[in-house]
Formats: sequence, structure tokens, C-alpha cells
Amino acid sequence: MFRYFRSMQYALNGLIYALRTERNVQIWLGIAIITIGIAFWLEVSQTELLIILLWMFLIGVSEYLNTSIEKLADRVTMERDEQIKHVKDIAAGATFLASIGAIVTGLIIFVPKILEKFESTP
Ligand SMILES: Nc1ncnc2c1ncn2[C@@H]1O[C@H](COP(=O)(O)OP(=O)(O)OP(=O)(O)O)[C@@H](O)[C@H]1O
Repeated sequence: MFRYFRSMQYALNGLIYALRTERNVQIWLGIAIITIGIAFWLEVSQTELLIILLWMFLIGVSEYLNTSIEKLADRVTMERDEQIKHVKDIAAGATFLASIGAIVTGLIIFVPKILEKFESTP
């Protein structure tokens, strides 16, 4: 049990460290907070909110993994290396893929509600 709490402490340290030092993680958190604000403003359904949260966390997870892989790659070598380039590009590709999914989902959920809001305003 004690080991479990110690692992959680390490995980929390990682979450906080990346949040304090990595610009991309900070941007992710900022966008996530704004998106949730918009979701409440547009009064999305519970299911829609769950979908939005899932995408938000998926991007967060991929951003954290991407950051971790980048750090490990930099530890392997700071010299120009073709394999390191591929490793970093593929890791970045994962976040990019998740972002495309989130943007498409956001458009599908938000655009009709935004149009509805403006149409109903006198
Ligand atoms: N050692 C290297 N050898 C070859 N190419 C590299 C190397 N390091 C980085 N690159 C290339 O530069 C790109 C950017 O890498 P970098 O480590 O600067 O990450 P980044 O995209 O700036 O991410 P962040 O903004 O999170 O730091 C990589 O995707 C890769 O194409």
C-alpha cells in the first residue's frame, strides 16, 4: 500500500514538473480550461461533455508522453541523428493526430450550438 502511494507521489511530481517547465503542457492546460468553459457556456449535454473530456485527457496524455520521449531522446544524444529525428517526429505525430481528432470533435459539437446561440439572439 505504501509503495502504491509512493508511486502516486512520483507520478504527481512528474505532472507538476512538466506543467512548470514545459510550454506545450501549459498551452494544453490553458486550452483545456477554455474548452470546458465554452462547453458550459454552450450548455453541452452530459454525453458531449464526456466526449470533450476524453479528447482533452487523450491530448494531455500524448503531450506528456511526447515530452518524456523528447527528454529521453535528448539524453541519448544532442548531436544531429537521423533515428532521434524519427523518434521525435513520430512522438509529435501522436499528439498531432490526437489534436486533429479533438478539433474535428469540437467543431461537430460546438459549431451547431454556436450557430443556434447567435440565431436565437434578437
Ligand atoms: N538530435 C536530433 N537529431 C535530428 N533531428 C532532431 C534532433 N532533435 C530534434 N530534432 C528535430 O527537431 C524537431 C523538434 O525537436 P525538439 O526537441 O526541439 O522538440 P520541439 O518540437 O521543439 O518540442 P518542444 O517545443 O516540446 O520542445 C524534432 O521533431 C526533430 O525533427
